[in-house]
Amino acid sequence: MTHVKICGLIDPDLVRFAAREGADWIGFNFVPGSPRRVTPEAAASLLLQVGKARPVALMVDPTDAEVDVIVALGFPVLQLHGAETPERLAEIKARTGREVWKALGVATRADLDTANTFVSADKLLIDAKPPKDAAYSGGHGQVFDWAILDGWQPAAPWMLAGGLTPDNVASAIAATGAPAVDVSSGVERVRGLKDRELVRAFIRAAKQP
Ligand SMILES: O=C(O)c1ccccc1N[C@@H]1O[C@H](COP(=O)(O)O)[C@@H](O)[C@H]1O
Repeated sequence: MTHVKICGLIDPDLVRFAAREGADWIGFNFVPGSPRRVTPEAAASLLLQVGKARPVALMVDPTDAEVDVIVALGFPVLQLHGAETPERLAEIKARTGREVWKALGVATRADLDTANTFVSADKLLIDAKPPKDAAYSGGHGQVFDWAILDGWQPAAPWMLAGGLTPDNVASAIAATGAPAVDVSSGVERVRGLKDRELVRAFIRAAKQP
């Protein structure tokens, strides 16, 4: 069954709801400028609501000091969604001992070759490239051409992101064979605010047999 991450929750009731509905991971966003950003203080209480889901800390080009604050909160997984290099990823992994995922925006096969240079990533999160004028690197609801994934041999376990919604996630899984999917804006009606019915519909559509 496909695994599901719901990313960018800011409300404790929604966190509890997503976990009860079967989300495997719940992402908390520490990215400056994002409408989904939470402070470490807010994250500490949100973390109490995750139930059996695994919490994931989404960061962009974090400093060591920023990483240390997040690790001290107890996050088992860090998602790097910036311009981190394979060397920086390996450094963060060694420094923290945590699971570290690398997110990459892709549009071509060459971008997938770049993704495969992150050999020490615990997961490759394959996303669309952000719009050119975007203030932050993800969460824009952009879909990329899934056909570029045909025949791709990922260097690590991977997951699909980028413009997924309750309406397209089943086709996305069928087209790409993605073992896991990630969504942020596709389960919002108002930017930055998750919608219960969309969260439920997304998880059900992704996990349907
Ligand atoms: O959601 C954000 O605000 C965000 C900000 C900066 C980097 C990544 C962000 N979100 C991640 O982007 C992808 C795709 O999101 P969407 O479903 O297309 O809206 C997903 O991995 C989010 O975790």
